[in-house]
Amino acid sequence: MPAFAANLSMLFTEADFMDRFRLAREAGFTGVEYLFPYEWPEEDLKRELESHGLTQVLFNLPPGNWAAGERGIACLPDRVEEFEAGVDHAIRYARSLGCRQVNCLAGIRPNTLDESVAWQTLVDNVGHAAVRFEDEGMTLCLEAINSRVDIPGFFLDTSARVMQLIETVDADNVKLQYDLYHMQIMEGDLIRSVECLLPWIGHVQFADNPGRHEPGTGEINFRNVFAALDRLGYGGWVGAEYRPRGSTTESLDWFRNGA
Ligand SMILES: O=C(O)[C@H](O)C(=O)CO
Ligand SMILES: [Mg+2]
Repeated sequence: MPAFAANLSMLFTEADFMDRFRLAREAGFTGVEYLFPYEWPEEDLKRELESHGLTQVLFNLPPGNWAAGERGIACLPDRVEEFEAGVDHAIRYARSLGCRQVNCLAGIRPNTLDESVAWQTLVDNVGHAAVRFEDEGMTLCLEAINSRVDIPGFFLDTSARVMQLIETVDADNVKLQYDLYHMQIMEGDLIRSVECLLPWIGHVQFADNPGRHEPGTGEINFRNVFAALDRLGYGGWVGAEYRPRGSTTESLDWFRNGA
């Protein structure tokens, strides 16, 4: 089985955020990821990671005004300064937490923004972040997110689009974040896609579809998909990024018994 990380923004939400690290460790996870670390002091997060022997696997760059519905600012030309400041902020957290990968959310393109301007802004911002991350020995991930259900208008909504960006930026430390849930909605053909894209995949996440719940609640054959990741020699982390249908503990059969 691959190395699984618990996504603490979605799992163990029965408990306060700081208690979720311990719960993840007690459930058997050795890595954690979550949306953003920025509202907590670095020392507090570091203490939880260290005292429970957990690896901080991933978090996202600052996304703009999340509460107001923003989902990243990397494609927005009037937010470049904020994007660059966010890269610096993320690097400070990643250093303290020993986190080697940070995900960049491309954002939602407003209808009034020309597609080619959004694209060039994204290329320039990702290029800038790649250089800054390279100095730190870190990887920048780019996630394709479905625009059919979860984030209508999300600018990077297919693996092909992310691959086009990776080719354009042409930096070794820029990778595809392949979320099986989003890609099942947009593309399907998961195992063949993972096989083709493997050299560029920096991180994998999952949830079943429909519903974005745990394996076994929808249409994805996780036993076969996880076996394929092993067979193909995927050496990265796999983030459990689903909303448990009941309690988190009840949702973990796939982890205890194999998907
Ligand atoms: O929702 C997801 O799949 C993401 O991984 C994320 O971090 C923000 O939307
Ligand atoms: Mg995801």
